[in-house]
Amino acid sequence: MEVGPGLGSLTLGLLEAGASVVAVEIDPTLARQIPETVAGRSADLAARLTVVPADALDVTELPGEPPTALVANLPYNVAVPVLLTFLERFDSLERVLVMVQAEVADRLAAAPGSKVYGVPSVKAAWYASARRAGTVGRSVFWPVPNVDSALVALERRDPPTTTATREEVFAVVDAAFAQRRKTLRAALARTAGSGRPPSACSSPRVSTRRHAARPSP
Ligand SMILES: C[S@@+](CC[C@H](N)C(=O)[O-])C[C@H]1O[C@@H](n2cnc3c(N)ncnc32)[C@H](O)[C@@H]1O
Repeated sequence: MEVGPGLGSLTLGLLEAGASVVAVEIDPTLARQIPETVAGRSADLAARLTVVPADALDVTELPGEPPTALVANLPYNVAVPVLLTFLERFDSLERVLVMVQAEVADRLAAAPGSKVYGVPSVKAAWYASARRAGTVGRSVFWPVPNVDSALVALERRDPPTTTATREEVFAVVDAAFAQRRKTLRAALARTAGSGRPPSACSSPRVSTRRHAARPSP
């Protein structure tokens, strides 16, 4: 599957390589145009293309067989949410190769300890192993953008074994990285308590005694 086929340059490449493609395009004019563009090349290619005119973030099901690969020049402003949403919603997706802004590629592929390790790195790692798969200089685009681009390749793996749900883990990840200059303990104080030893007032032994001494209502 592809997100954001636009005028269809990547779509044509995928079809010509033999793939069946479901392409999700938010722009209704582009979504209408692309089947015609492909049909103008060949009826065989057009027969293997399905265009879904929709915002990718709203797509919960796709026509045809469950998708096994996501290949896209992702819209840069929503690249991370689209990637994570698709990995979550379509567990048939085994492989991903996407072009994103170079800094985003670095974050997605960052390992713990790296300066750019952050929420996208941890969340992507929940689903898949990610690596930078190439750099695309800005001069290959027209008009020339003011950002560099890069390819990220992801390969799905089993999620970590934990008694917590994915939603619970992601909530901790969001809280942990919400305030960059805080220690992990301080950042998680609101969700998980301060981590300080309990004070005398809140220790169960003391509170039980106080409770026992109080008359019942
Ligand atoms: C970076 S362009 C890629 C165009 C084409 N794939 C290419 O490589 O030349 C991004 C495309 O994504 C589409 N797009 C942007 N936001 C989208 C969204 N939320 N869901 C689906 N398509 C989106 C845009 O309309 C545009 O066609």
